[in-house]
This record gives sequence, C-alpha cells and structure tokens, in this order.
Amino acid sequence: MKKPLVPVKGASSSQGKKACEKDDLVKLLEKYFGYSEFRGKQLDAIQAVLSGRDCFCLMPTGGGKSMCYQIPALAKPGIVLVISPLIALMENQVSSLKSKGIRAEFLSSTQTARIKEKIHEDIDSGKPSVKLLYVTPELVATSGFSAKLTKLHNRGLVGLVAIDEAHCISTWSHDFRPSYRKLSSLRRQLPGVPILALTATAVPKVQTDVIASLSLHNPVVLKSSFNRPNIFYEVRYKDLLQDTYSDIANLLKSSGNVCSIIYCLERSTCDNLASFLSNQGISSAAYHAGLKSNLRTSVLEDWLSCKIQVVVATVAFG
Ligand SMILES: Nc1ncnc2c1ncn2[C@@H]1O[C@H](COP(=O)(O)OP(=O)(O)OP(=O)(O)O)[C@@H](O)[C@H]1O
Repeated sequence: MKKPLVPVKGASSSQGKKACEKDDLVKLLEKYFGYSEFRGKQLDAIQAVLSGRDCFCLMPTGGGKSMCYQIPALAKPGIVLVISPLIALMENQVSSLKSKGIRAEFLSSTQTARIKEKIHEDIDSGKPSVKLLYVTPELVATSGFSAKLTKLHNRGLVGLVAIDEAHCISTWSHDFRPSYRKLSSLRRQLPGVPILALTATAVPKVQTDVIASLSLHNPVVLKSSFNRPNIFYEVRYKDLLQDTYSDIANLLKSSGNVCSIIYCLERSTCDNLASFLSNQGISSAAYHAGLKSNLRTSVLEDWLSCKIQVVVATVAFG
C-alpha cells in the first residue's frame, strides 16, 4: 500500500503521487543531470521523502547524497531547505545547479546586501521561484530567519528539510558543531515537513543520536556500502622513507596531471608542503582555517576548475 503523501499545501495529491513514480524520477535525473539511473540508495531516499517519511541516509563521500534532495526539489512543489556547514560547498552546488537551469540560491554572510535582499523578496513573495535554498545552521538559528521559515511553512511552501553532514549534531561525533544542536527545534517548528538527514560518517551511537536529536519520526534508515572498488589504497610508512615530501612529489609526478588532495594534521605542514610542491613545479595551494575566507574560496574554485593541481589541506577542507 502506498504511504500517505506529503501534506504540502498547494500540491494536489495526484501531483504528489506522480512525483513518487520511478519512471518520472528517472526522467528528471536524465533531463537535469544527464544520468540514466539512480545510484545505490538514492531512489529509496527520494521516494521516502516524497512519500512524506523522514529519512536517515548514510552514504560514503562522493556517493551522491545531494541528488537525494535535489530530485525531490524538482519533483514536488515548495522549497527544499538545505542546511550545510560549508559556505564554499554551498556556493559550488548552487552555481552548478544554476548552470543546469535549476533555481537554487544560498544565503550567507559572503553575499552582498543586494543579492540577499533579492532572495528574501522572492521567498517573501508568496510564490517563490527558488526550489533549493541553501543555508548555514547558524542562519537557521537566528530569530529573523526562523520567523521567515514559520511564515513559509504556514503558506505550505516548505517541501523538505535536508540536513547535510547531519552527524555534526551529535556530541558523540568527531565533528560536533554547537550550531547544529539548534536544528533540533525544526521538527516542532515545521510540523509535517519531512526531514532528510545525510551523512558519510555515522557509527551506530551517532546515528541513534542524530535520529533522536532531530526527532525523526519512524525514519527510513538507508545505508550504502562503503566498499568502493574504484579506490586503490596504499600505505607507506614515513619512518621507512628518506624524505616524505620528495616521495609525495615523485608520486604526484608519476601519476600525471591528476587533481589531488593531501590531508595534513597541522596548518604549518599544509603551508610548508604546498610551497615545497610548488617549487617542484607542481601547482599547489594550502587550505586551512587559518586562511582568510576569500582566499579559501579562491583555492577551492581554482582546484575545482583544475587551475591548481593539488590542495594541501586540514580537515577544514571537508
Ligand atoms: N545517479 C548518478 N549517476 C551518476 N553520477 C551521479 C549520480 N548521482 C550523483 N552523481 C555524481 O556523483 C558525484 C558526487 O555526488 P555528491 O557530491 O552528491 O556526493 P556526496 O555524497 O554529497 O559527497 P560528499 O560526501 O563529498 O558531500 C557528483 O559528481 C554527482 O553528479
């Protein structure tokens, strides 16, 4: 038997039913993203939220989590609110969605007042054109934005809340962020709106904590395999190497002109290794929380567009 459809005001139930059909969802995937089939648990997650269920989705990095809320945004009326901790990644997703003709926006401190004003005008208009609105957890916690959300919800315009990096809400997680704790009020604030919690890192204790903290109601729990046959692992012991930096440079040179990320524990190591590699003729840049935000954004953009080959980063890179 089909589950009840999402009670989004303004959406007729026939629209909702149609939105859940696999063939229609694949058509959207093909039309907007050029892919012919869903990967792993994507379709299950999409159908779960489109049928009004909460969903906890554990997928490896690069597994395609964002499709689990991007397709619902195209399949149903209302706005999908995407909560994400990294402004650079929000910017990147929004510009990629816009290039596909999908109406997406983000709100952050990095934007000009004029741009923010335009987005707010659209949201307040009663008939917003935006389909995906990316925000930080900090913004969601502000009284101004919270009031705006309640208003949108009262008009039946919030279709789904997607919480990226959902493990950050758990104090048991290595990545706990106090700003995520405030998201626990969303369930009360937006009754009837499905919540999709997405993460690539959730041990059972964290998973239980995420589900409880967000008050997910009888969620569909989806876990994809973390075995990625296209990834090759090799361990080299530092103590056995004569010179670690030279070894890394040689490895990069022998691999051709491939894009790479090198993770380091300390910011100073990122700076030193990036300048060593640059001196070796390998275009590299450091990325860590000690750098100004505009520099971090330009490093990310240059790396994504292959202007630089190697980013030497701390976990601030995400
Ligand atoms: N069904 C699909 N078929 C082919 N490629 C896909 C499919 N779904 C997503 N992808 C591609 O997989 C890549 C990774 O997707 P995405 O960025 O959503 O992963 P993610 O799980 O959010 O990763 P991260 O944990 O790094 O945020 C993207 O290039 C995306 O276009």
